Amino acid sequence: MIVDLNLQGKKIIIIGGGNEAQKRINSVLKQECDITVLSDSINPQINKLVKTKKIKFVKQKISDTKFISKLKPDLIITTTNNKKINQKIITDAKKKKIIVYSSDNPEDSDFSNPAIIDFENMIQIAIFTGGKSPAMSKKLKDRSEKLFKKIITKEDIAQIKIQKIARKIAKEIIPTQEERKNCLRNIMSDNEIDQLIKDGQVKKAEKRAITILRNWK
Ligand SMILES: C[C@@]1(CC(=O)O)c2cc3[nH]c(cc4nc(cc5[nH]c(cc(n2)[C@H]1CCC(=O)O)[C@@](C)(CC(=O)O)[C@@H]5CCC(=O)O)C(CC(=O)O)=C4CCC(=O)O)c(CCC(=O)O)c3CC(=O)O
Ligand SMILES: NC(=O)C1=CN([C@@H]2O[C@H](COP(=O)(O)OP(=O)(O)OC[C@H]3O[C@@H](n4cnc5c(N)ncnc54)[C@H](O)[C@@H]3O)[C@@H](O)[C@H]2O)C=CC1
Repeated sequence: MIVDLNLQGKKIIIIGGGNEAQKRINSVLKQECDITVLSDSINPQINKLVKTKKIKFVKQKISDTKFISKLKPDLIITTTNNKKINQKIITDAKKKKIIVYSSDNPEDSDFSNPAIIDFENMIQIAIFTGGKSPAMSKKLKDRSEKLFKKIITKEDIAQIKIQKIARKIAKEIIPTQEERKNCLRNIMSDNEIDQLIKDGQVKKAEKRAITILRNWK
């Protein structure tokens, strides 16, 4: 089952400070969560995130799993190149019912990571091969990225921003889901809003959407 984890406000521990740690930090950093790296060393890019206070860092060589009871994380991501220590962390996290991921163990991890085509942090297209070939996921991403960037436009992203605002108001003022759906569709296919977005008049487009909402009967 492919899902998008909501990590808002969650406490995340990442063990290790190499390339894999960096990739996982970058994906969890997209949400506002509390990230602590435990590692005996970190690469310069991770160090930069520590210096700018985006993440915390405790210089520590992990040899047992005491940190789990001490820090009580919601999610543990282990990325060391030490299979034994990674396995120990997985086993203990599972006992404590904490979501766990290990870079070297897809079978025992609670989730896996796709190759991602991202549009301004607003739209994500994910490619998985169910763990069969990560290299092929990357290759297919590279091949299809240009194509998707042609299909999905700046205007689509602007429309998503308008829809986000509109559906929040719709939930407050339009009583039934069916009517909310109709109203949002109406905004999505409104020629005037389309034109305003194309002309870069996003604020005016937003106002027009709100007018449609307020007048919805
Ligand atoms: C199962 C999975 C679980 C997970 O870790 O999440 C997993 C596992 C492993 N990958 C390994 C190796 C490589 N991984 C990559 C690249 C990526 N790997 C990614 C995801 C996944 N990798 C998950 C399944 C995704 C799916 O279903 O397709 C991507 C898509 C996303 C990301 O990592 O964020 C990212 C491309 C991102 C991008 O660029 O967009 C390359 C290619 C390269 O680096 O050029 C290689 C070398 C070639 C090769 O092995 O194919 C090894 C070590 C194997 C060993 O020891 O030999 C393991 C562990 C194992 O298999 O035991
Ligand atoms: N899921 C995936 O897509 C991929 C997974 N891998 C797997 O991920 C592992 C890590 O890869 P990289 O980050 O490239 O390796 P790396 O060697 O660059 O980084 C390992 C990090 O773990 C730290 N570390 C090692 N033992 C530790 C301990 N006991 N306590 C605290 N920190 C410790 C090291 O200081 C280092 O920062 C690889 O061994 C491989 O099995 C590798 C490539 C892709």
